[in-house]
Amino acid sequence: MEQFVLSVDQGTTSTRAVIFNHAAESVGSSQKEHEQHFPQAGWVEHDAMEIWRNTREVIGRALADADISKHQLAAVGLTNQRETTVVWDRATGRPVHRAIVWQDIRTQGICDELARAGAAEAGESGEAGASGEAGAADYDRFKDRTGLPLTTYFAGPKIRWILDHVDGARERAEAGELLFGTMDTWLLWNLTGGKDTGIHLTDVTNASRTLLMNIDTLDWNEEICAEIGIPVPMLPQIRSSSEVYGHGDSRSLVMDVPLAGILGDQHAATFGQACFEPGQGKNTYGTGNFMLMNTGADIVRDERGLLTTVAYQLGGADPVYALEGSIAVTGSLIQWLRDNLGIISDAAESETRAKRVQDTGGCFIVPAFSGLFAPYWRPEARGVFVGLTRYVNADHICRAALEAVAFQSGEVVESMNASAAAELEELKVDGGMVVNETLMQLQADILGVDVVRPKVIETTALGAAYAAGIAVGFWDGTEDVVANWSEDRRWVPTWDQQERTRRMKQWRKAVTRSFDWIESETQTTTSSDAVTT
Ligand SMILES: Nc1ncnc2c1ncn2[C@@H]1O[C@H](COP(=O)(O)OP(=O)(O)O)[C@@H](O)[C@H]1O
Ligand SMILES: O=P(O)(O)OC[C@H](O)CO
Repeated sequence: MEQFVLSVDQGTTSTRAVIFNHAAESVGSSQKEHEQHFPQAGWVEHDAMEIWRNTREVIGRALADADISKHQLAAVGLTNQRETTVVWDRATGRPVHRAIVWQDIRTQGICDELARAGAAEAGESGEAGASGEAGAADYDRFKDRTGLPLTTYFAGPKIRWILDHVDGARERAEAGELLFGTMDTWLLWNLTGGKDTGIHLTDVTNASRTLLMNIDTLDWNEEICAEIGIPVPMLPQIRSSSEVYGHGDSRSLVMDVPLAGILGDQHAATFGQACFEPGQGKNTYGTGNFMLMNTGADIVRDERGLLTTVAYQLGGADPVYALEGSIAVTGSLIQWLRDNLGIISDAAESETRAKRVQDTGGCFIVPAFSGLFAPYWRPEARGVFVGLTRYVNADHICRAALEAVAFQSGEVVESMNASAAAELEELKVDGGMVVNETLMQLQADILGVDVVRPKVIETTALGAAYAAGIAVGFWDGTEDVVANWSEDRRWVPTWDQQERTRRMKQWRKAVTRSFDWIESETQTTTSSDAVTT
């Protein structure tokens, strides 16, 4: 009987199940969107129970679509939106609060307070460079240990917020009654019948996005947990990205099938794109854009606004590291044009409209809806339209939105090239937006390197399938991933260097107009402030 691997890709806007055969071809799939809750400006929540129900539903539909039974599944892989935080009751399996999504900025106050405490502590101990001045704040206080700046993006401050705001939660977490997980942990716990089996695990890639894990030892850092106020008993065990974690339980639709691969979605895409050599990287265009570049066994510390993260770890092998440039708003800008402005009726119309005009009519959009992520990390920035005149119409705005996506990634690539040993020679792309050919051409023009789209653009689902399939011997190893990868389309730059420099300069000028919109109580000392504008 032919065997397959099922991959569940739990993303920011939807959950997909995809079934792959041994040649890494998709033979069946299903996708379902979940509701986005925006209870206040800057807050974004998901209903974790809805996501669990959707997961079961898409698994059932994907099996039907592929016309196979669960007995033909060699393994299941999980991949997920990262950082999104769920806290639930170990006994009932019910979340104590809606999941707080990675884009949510409600924890800015917690981050400011921790940053001020860090600066004060460093001042008292006379640390070199520490000012100890009233109002000073150190947003890099955990960076050496975790690879991450202190921002609202990561899970640690989100856990703290839930423990501070849900009645009795802190006491219950300290007593071991509440569990924390990102979506991988939540789904694994449900798929394996966690209430009975107690399977409460995550993988190194997801753990590396919590602000709580030592980037070098891959263990929870108890000192940081104490500083942020997170009881260690609520944290999952950290495992590799490719090993058998447990088996599907009777209610999971994958009963007895091994759950054998977990990777955060951006890490899964890096794996699925076969970026196994240092210097190889990919850029995923989804709700946000996320570029990862493999740095091999080296933990590269960056001063240009990039994050240090674990790319993947296969079983007992050494971890492979990466540098990451995370951009919060790209595909969600297109959704905003559709849902909030109503100037397009679907995402594809952004391209139809953008193609009707030669340029943006001098208009720029800087979509700093959650502040700015890489390479700026400016929480106080907010979105702006600049360069508006009476001439600018909806077509120009659509073009400016696509340019904003490409310029933001252009800045991340500049930081990558300056930070890592290797200069990017071409950019592998994937994600929901890469069907937009106008965007892909703009990206090649802005970067000055070829942009390459693979035949399978479901690289996120594929990467997690590979991690699971390798763990159970369905695939031999990364050499299979390399052999199965093939190019679909390539976009070649058409602008000369002078044009690129001119346009990038204009973009940076537009970006500066978004700065300092929200009055900050504190003076920031994040090293990425060093990025020139
Ligand atoms: N033709 C298109 N042009 C521009 N953006 C698009 C197009 N098709 C989809 N998108 C955008 O891609 C995003 C969906 O990509 P996807 O990879 O599914 O996201 P995620 O995994 O973050 O949920 C949406 O934000 C949508 O606006
Ligand atoms: O679900 P996506 O594709 O929007 O990815 C979200 C990222 O993992 C957030 O860090």
